[in-house]
Amino acid sequence: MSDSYLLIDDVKKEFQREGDTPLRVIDGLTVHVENGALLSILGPSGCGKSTLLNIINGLDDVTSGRIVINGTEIGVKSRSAVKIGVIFQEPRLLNWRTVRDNVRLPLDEMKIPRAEANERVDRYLDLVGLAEFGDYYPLRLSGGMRQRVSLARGLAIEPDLLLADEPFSALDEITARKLRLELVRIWQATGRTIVFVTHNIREAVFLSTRMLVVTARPCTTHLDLPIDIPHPRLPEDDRLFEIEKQVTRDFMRMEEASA
Ligand SMILES: Nc1ncnc2c1ncn2[C@@H]1O[C@H](COP(=O)(O)OP(=O)(O)OP(=O)(O)O)[C@@H](O)[C@H]1O
Repeated sequence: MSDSYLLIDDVKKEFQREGDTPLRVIDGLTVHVENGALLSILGPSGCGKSTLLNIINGLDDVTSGRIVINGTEIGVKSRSAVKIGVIFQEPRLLNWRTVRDNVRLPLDEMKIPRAEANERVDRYLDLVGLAEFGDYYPLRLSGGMRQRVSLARGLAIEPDLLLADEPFSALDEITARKLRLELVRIWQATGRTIVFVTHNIREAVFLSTRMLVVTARPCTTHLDLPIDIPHPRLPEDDRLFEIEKQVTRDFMRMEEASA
């Protein structure tokens, strides 16, 4: 049993390549994530962030090391031991099902009794501000609304951990800004632990209680920075801007050094 809610313990990941040496993507990454944290992960393109999320999600195994969530070691074979909600860059909704049915789908797969599932669907649609849109089909919603449905679907399973893989990067800045504020409100209301991958330094600084900047492949920790400014935060807070400047400078230096 570990003290961390999510423990990434000396994780190495290599992909086999035919007729070549294995491609090392993650190299001895260790991170202790506390319960209720909103951890953002930032790193150069192709450094292994999605690979790490897949491993945490139990879709792929580590080459060595381990992932432990709330005391349970995770791998492809022990995937069902924890509940993980995921939101992706695109909402991945079924366009021929209503919003309500999309959110209920994973609950049906989990064999949650119908009455409880319906209650949860309504509760989480309400939480993301879509109480009146349950009967809509996804194609009648805006991009931001579809992403809210995807967030409700991720939350409705009442996950042990919520993983977000650049969920707002395809949205216009005003919509993304509203959704960031909503994510923080929902995170505070639910107390879930969130791991949020992004390319956007300002977004990471605004959202997170802690920022992990990782190196170019093979990915390992470059900077592990707590952001102690209490939530809810104002996007224009000068203290956030100062952190953003610092991290941007540091990130550029890291990129130059590895070029
Ligand atoms: N299943 C796989 N088999 C072989 N190589 C893979 C596989 N999945 C990922 N890779 C390689 O691992 C490296 C890291 O990929 P990954 O998608 O994790 O990066 P990323 O940091 O999420 O990238 P981006 O920021 O551009 O989305 C890449 O070189 C990629 O080609």
